[in-house]
Amino acid sequence: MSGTSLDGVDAAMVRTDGKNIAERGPGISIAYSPELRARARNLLSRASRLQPNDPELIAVERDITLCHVEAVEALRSSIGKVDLIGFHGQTLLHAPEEGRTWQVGDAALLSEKTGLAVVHDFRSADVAAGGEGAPLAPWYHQALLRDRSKTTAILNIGGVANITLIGADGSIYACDTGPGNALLDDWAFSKTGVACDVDGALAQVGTVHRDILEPLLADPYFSRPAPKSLDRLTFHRAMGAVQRLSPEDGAATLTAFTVEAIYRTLLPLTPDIWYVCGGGRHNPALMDALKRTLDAPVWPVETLGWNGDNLEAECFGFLAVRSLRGLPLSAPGITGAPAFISGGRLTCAGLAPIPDWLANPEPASGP
Ligand SMILES: Nc1ncnc2c1ncn2[C@@H]1O[C@H](COP(=O)(O)OP(=O)(O)OP(=O)(O)O)[C@@H](O)[C@H]1O
Ligand SMILES: CC(=O)N[C@H]1[C@@H]2OC[C@@H](O2)[C@@H](O)[C@@H]1O[C@H](C)C(=O)O
Repeated sequence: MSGTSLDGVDAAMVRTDGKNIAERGPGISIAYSPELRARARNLLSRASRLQPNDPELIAVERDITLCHVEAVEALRSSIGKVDLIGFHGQTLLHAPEEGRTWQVGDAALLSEKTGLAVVHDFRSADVAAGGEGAPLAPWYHQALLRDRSKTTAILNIGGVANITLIGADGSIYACDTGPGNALLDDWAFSKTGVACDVDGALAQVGTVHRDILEPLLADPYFSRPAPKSLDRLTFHRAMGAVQRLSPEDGAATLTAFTVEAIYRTLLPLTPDIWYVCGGGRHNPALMDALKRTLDAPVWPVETLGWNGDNLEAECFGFLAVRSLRGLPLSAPGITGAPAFISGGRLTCAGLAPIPDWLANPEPASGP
């Protein structure tokens, strides 16, 4: 998984039949070099105008894929046998309203270099069917969650932030809530040259400018009910809005933007408890503001015994198995797809074998 933060590749092991999680193993993160991050960020800014034969697009896709190869090989050396790779790729553009979602990554190259079968292109089928194409993690959250006595919110704060709400009755809702870390990262980088507001150091001493924040929160996105999803750049104009502020006040205002957008997300059920995953939970300014703002306890997902840095990578392993088994990847309440639909594509370059149990799966046991 390489998320919208563009910070690098997370790889993790999961042992699963696509319904139940038997084991979650170690994970590894390979940071993109500052140079590759800048090149990918640059492509993202011109994604809607990019031609498929753009030399820089081809070069960046290859370099990103090779980072994934490195992550898979490093992980494989610590866990041994691997059957299948779930490869999300790097989202360059997400415009479901135009029927488009675009994740770059060369699945054939990944398969060829690792000798493994690769499932990729997880979002296209959902978007083609009229869904949002995101978020897809709710299936994994639901499979992992043991305590069903409460209405539980799982909040991922990556580049974009997204929520999964699981009701005590088993109902499930999801959407992207608004910005996560991406605006804050871009702000910190432009003001300090450091890739993020490390430990919330800027935001913690800054002042929130409500006169700037309220107009940002007046965006119609926030009054739209779920399902709904975002592109990394949807709220990029916020960078212009905070431009005149000091680095600290800008960081405080953008941190508050992330938190208030989460607070204002229209939910059909009121969460009894919030669990946070994704890199944003490492930012104390963000976590403290969430605890002050939300009306229920807020904990990192580690409280549940989950690994908040590996969760998305594990999720795409889980979804890869679901894809091979023809199980749904999306649902009306999650992405707004008209029905439960599967997705993902299988690539086996060269001799990559598909293990028998995946090619001819036994019916999964359990719920
Ligand atoms: N110590 C820290 N202090 C502040 N921010 C941090 C810290 N550690 C991580 N982060 C933030 O977490 C981000 C990475 O989060 P994560 O890996 O969850 O994003 P992602 O997977 O790329 O995003 P998405 O979920 O949108 O796909 C970094 O870009 C940074 O903003
Ligand atoms: C199009 C796309 O890549 N969306 C990502 C992004 O990052 C967070 C949020 O926006 C979420 O909707 C999604 O990723 C997670 C893994 C998901 O699909 O659940």
